[in-house]
Amino acid sequence: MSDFDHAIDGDLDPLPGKIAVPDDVQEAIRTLIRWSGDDPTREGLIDTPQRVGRAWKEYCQGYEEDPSVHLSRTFEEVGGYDELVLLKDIPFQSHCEHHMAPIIGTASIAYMPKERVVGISKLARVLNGYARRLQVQERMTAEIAQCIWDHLQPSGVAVVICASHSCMTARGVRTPGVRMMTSRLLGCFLDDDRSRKEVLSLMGY
Ligand SMILES: Nc1nc2c(ncn2[C@@H]2O[C@H](COP(=O)(O)OP(=O)(O)OP(=O)(O)O)[C@@H](O)[C@H]2O)c(=O)[nH]1
Ligand SMILES: [Zn+2]
Repeated sequence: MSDFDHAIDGDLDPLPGKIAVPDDVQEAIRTLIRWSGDDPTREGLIDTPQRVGRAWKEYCQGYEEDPSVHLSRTFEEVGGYDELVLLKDIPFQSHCEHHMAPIIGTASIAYMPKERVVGISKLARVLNGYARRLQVQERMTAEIAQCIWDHLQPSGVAVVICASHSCMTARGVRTPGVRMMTSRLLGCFLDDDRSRKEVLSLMGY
């Protein structure tokens, strides 16, 4: 039996250390290849359904986690710090829920702590937890802000995301270079002009 026969049967063992992709997922990808105009039985495409299946598990890793777990460990030693904390221009990748096409951009995330201060990498982990799902940018922006608001109970949260949507640049209206900006401001960043101006200016807006 050739590799291809195995692949079609769906019982080709995954490479060591790689997750198995279920038969129905592989078959769906073969159908998509056929629909796109190519032949899923040609040599170069035989392993593609497994690769694509694994790639999508990786793009959508966020479904396997609750992003708020990253905010559970706070630092006592910096308790009492109540000035602005900003993580600026964090790169991320997501996929739009309309076309499953890449969304590539950066997020700036700020909060004004009251008592709870977290390791700064955790803000990027929260971002990734929501980005690695099928998303719309507005919802992702709001989810990140709400997660920080609920779990750190700060005086304010500000999230600004700037991203390019491949469904607009590589297909459809085809407007390369265009970026979408979204923001969610909560607490003092929403209510207080001076705090809002400070955070947006530090973010570079
Ligand atoms: N608001 C918002 N829209 C998005 C996002 N990602 C993709 N879209 C849009 O979702 C819309 C889906 O529109 P439809 O008319 O249902 O789909 P379509 O025919 O493929 O639309 P076109 O992209 O205009 O060709 C498009 O306007 C996309 O630009 C996002 O994160 N937020
Ligand atoms: Zn899209």
